[in-house]
Amino acid sequence: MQGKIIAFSAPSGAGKTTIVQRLLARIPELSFSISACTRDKRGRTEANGKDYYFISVQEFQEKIRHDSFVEWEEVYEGAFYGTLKSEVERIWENGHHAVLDVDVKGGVSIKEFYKDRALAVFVKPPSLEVLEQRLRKRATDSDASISARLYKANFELNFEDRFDVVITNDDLDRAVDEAERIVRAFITDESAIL
Ligand SMILES: Nc1ncnc2c1ncn2[C@@H]1O[C@H](COP(=O)(O)OP(=O)(O)OP(=O)(O)O)[C@@H](O)[C@H]1O
Ligand SMILES: Nc1nc2c(ncn2[C@@H]2O[C@H](COP(=O)(O)O)[C@@H](O)[C@H]2O)c(=O)[nH]1
Repeated sequence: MQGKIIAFSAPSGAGKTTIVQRLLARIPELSFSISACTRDKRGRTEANGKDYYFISVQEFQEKIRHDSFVEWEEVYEGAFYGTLKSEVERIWENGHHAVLDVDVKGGVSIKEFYKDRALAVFVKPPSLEVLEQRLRKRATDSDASISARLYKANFELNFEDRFDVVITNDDLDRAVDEAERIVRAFITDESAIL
């Protein structure tokens, strides 16, 4: 079996992490590709090597120099995130397909790098108003951070045409069902139904 790669991208707060976590529980052939990142770990809710590989900016720059990333971005000011080639290879060697949770530019880069071996999925919020409500309700970000995320979302929403599929995350159960159907078709090569 040839391993594939499925990248979920969205403006912050659209719900890609929620959808990815539910998909991982439904499709055992999928494994989450853990990114490297330079932001601080969030208290007790995150673990190194599970949510991210938390590394220093110096270590991150070293990996850039060694060409260790498929793609990387400074997603927020001073915070670098990147998909490690070694992580994707590890998942494929284990006979699984890699699932990524990356920002919108990252999703476009993954598609350009892996071409037909990749499926780039854009998760769209029903509206910017709903996006803001979700970010406020999630209560993980300051007002300044929410403003920055909404500002970025305005720009990112112009990129949906660069993706293979767009899923509107209105009703969560419906969106997860749609994602499951699309991903199962992709990994079993029934791409005609996409
Ligand atoms: N369809 C939905 N309806 C209502 N709330 C939702 C829905 N999908 C996700 N949420 C909630 O919206 C919030 C944002 O979701 P999530 O954290 O998955 O977004 P994200 O796109 O991964 O954001 P980030 O890029 O910041 O990690 C969470 O509190 C989540 O529970
Ligand atoms: N381009 C990439 N973006 C990534 C990667 N890993 C995560 N992300 C995106 O960063 C933001 C912020 O995430 P948070 O956990 O700090 O809230 C989010 O949109 C992720 O999708 C990556 O390897 N490359």
